[in-house]
Amino acid sequence: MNAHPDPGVASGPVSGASPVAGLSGTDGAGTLAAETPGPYGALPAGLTGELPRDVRELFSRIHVVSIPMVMRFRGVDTRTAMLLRGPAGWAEFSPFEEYPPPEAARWFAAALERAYVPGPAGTVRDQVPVNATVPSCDPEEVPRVLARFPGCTTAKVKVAQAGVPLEADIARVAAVRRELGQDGVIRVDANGGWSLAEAKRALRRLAEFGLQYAEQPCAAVEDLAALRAELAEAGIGVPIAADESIRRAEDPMRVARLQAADYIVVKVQPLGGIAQARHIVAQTGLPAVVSSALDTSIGIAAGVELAALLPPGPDGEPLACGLGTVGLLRGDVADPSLRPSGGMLPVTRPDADDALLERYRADPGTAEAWLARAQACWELIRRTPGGEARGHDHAS
Ligand SMILES: O=C(O)CCC(=O)c1ccccc1C(=O)O
Ligand SMILES: [Mg+2]
Repeated sequence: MNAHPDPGVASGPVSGASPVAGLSGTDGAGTLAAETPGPYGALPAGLTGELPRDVRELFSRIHVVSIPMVMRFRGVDTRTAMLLRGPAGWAEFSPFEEYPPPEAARWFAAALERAYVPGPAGTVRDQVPVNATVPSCDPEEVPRVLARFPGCTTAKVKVAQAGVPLEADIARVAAVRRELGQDGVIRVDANGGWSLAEAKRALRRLAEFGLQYAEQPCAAVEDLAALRAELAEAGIGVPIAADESIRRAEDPMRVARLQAADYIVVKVQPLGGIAQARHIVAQTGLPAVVSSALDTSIGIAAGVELAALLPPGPDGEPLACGLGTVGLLRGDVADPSLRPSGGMLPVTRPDADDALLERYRADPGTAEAWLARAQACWELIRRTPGGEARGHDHAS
């Protein structure tokens, strides 16, 4: 069966062209960027006037999939995602299970943009470099993990996971340095897991391996700023990148105002879409690394498009993106999958594959719950006037 095996998560009433009455398509991503974003980003141009109440009327196809993961990541071993088809193509809505509607609504806004805005348009490169992503694993597993990222010369290593001692993090980073050689580029990502004092101690040790940056070493923006100053003071050359302080913050501009980071990490879904992410990058003025939220190839493609629109890094070369993560999933919804080859990912707009949507189809209860979740997000977005300023938009 090609589509909609679950009657609760069925297609909208119209397939093919815009299912929304009065929806005349869009003028492309430029229009989105030009508008003042509302609390969930601007609605795609044309998605105004009579908006449907039922989320199912926005899309011609809606599918929910559950894909097992190769190894635990972020404490989960199954990734659930909703795939949506709109007039411009396939979109992904896959907020992490624990995110409530106000936060998940930004992810939904990103899916709306993707479903309604044709693209890619205006990209400055047709492929982007990606980093290998090394979960908080044993050092012996590092070669096997890196083998999933063929051609990648940059690796991002997860550190500071609860219950994992610093010595294990050091051993893992050492193993990555051995595998990549001296020309490889290494980043670490602590996901806010260190206190200020722990971060200073850990980075003093890890600096020995040569780090491009430490991503979100501490949770609080104030601690990132203090750490950055203290590391410089102590002559420890580890730049700081902000991730959660951008994507989960009410006010991502605080990172720039407090001079808390040298880089920002931007993700399409958590930030409410490509236009919204570009807006934040431009406002912070910091070099930006595009990363995934463990999306399927559909979401990854949006990340690649964002990365292909951004300026290069401090050395004039594009920064390696954390978009190689389809390899951490045991399956995918696109064929071929958007996995790095020669360390690169192409700018492309993949379609979801009917057989794969069927193979990974979530159980009916999960599909129902996700439809309700999408509906709750849509209700928040629908009821929010488009021009209202939001935290993301405050530059001063
Ligand atoms: O950046 C990467 O290499 C992969 C993506 C990644 O690490 C990630 C994936 C899902 C949720 C959070 C994060 C993170 O960067 O903290
Ligand atoms: Mg991170």
